Amino acid sequence: MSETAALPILDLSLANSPHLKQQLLEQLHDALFNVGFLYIKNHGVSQEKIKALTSLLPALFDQTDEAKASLSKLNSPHFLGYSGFAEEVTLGQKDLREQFDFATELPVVYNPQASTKLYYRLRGPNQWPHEGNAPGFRKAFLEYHDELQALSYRFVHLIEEAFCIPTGTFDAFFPRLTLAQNAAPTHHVTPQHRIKLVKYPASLSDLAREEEQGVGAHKDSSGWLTFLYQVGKEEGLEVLDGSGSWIRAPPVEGTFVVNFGNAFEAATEGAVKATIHRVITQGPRSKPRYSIPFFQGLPLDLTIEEVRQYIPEHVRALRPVSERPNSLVSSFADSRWDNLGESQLRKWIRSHEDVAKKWYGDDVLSYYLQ
Ligand SMILES: O=C(O)CCC(=O)C(=O)O
Ligand SMILES: [Fe+2]
Repeated sequence: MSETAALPILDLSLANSPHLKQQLLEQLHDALFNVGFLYIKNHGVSQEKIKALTSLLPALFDQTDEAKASLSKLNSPHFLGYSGFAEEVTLGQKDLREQFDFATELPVVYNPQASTKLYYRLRGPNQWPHEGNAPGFRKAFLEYHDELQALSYRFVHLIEEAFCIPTGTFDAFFPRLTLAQNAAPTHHVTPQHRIKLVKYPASLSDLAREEEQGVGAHKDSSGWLTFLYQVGKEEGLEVLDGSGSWIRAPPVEGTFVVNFGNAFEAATEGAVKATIHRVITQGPRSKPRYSIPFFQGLPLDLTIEEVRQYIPEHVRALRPVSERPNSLVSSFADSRWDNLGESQLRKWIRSHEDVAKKWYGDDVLSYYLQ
């Protein structure tokens, strides 16, 4: 196991100083192209708003089984809601965690009469806990969402600068907010960001136990960038480095962990990696571990080829020689799933077959299980 020093911590406040900004952009360039995983501090997200949400997590997960079951993902064709302990599978093994999936609160856009694409059915409203069970949760969540959304857009602008492309180039992906003055107009439907609230259970035993899978090794597939908040001091997150060793990525106070999704890797032709990571269980006598990944959404109708057009050749050329011209193992390499909506729908159907069967039917299920 290598040491944590391998993962850089970038200070985003350097962006406010004309003298120091270049240093930040150089560090970001290195983190993007050589590491693929980083921490950010002085990120501008209000500590009170983080606390307001994280302090409610125990109450959210301590709701009765009945209350949690009433929020089950099975109620939602959008795959939003609660999944019980070990109900999700990664690499053919159960993940030892429970979770709530939330998203940007948006109305349904899918309309079978108007033959809207099936993947638009992923878009839809959240299942909110009963106010009496987690008082203040909805407000705290929405405020956290807005802060993270803003951080994610700010960070995308820094990536553009590190790529030496005009600020606002990627604003076309985020049409609700036009952030840069010269952002290109776009016809895309507003993306929906996803936020998972995750609990890995405590270990009550005094005995050391074998490492188990909190969540199995994976690349993030739900978005463009991921901003992960690790609550408290419990460890478990590990990152696979270029030489095949697992590096610890423990919580560092006041930071978010940032990594890049499959779509980012595919769009940059592997120049920026969707780094593989996992969470292992801790023990003995460990406390529960809570985490909150924010997955920055992209418009579902975009194809990877369209996204790639925003990435100049000088960026794509930074991919390792061993990986040229196109040896990427990615669902986007298959033309059936080369569009964000198709690949997202496939991912959700594969991880929650019961929800897919109920809302989409057997034919759709077997098509996406291929
Ligand atoms: O819980 C964590 O620290 C990471 C979770 C994660 O990687 C994910 O849900 O995609
Ligand atoms: Fe992840």
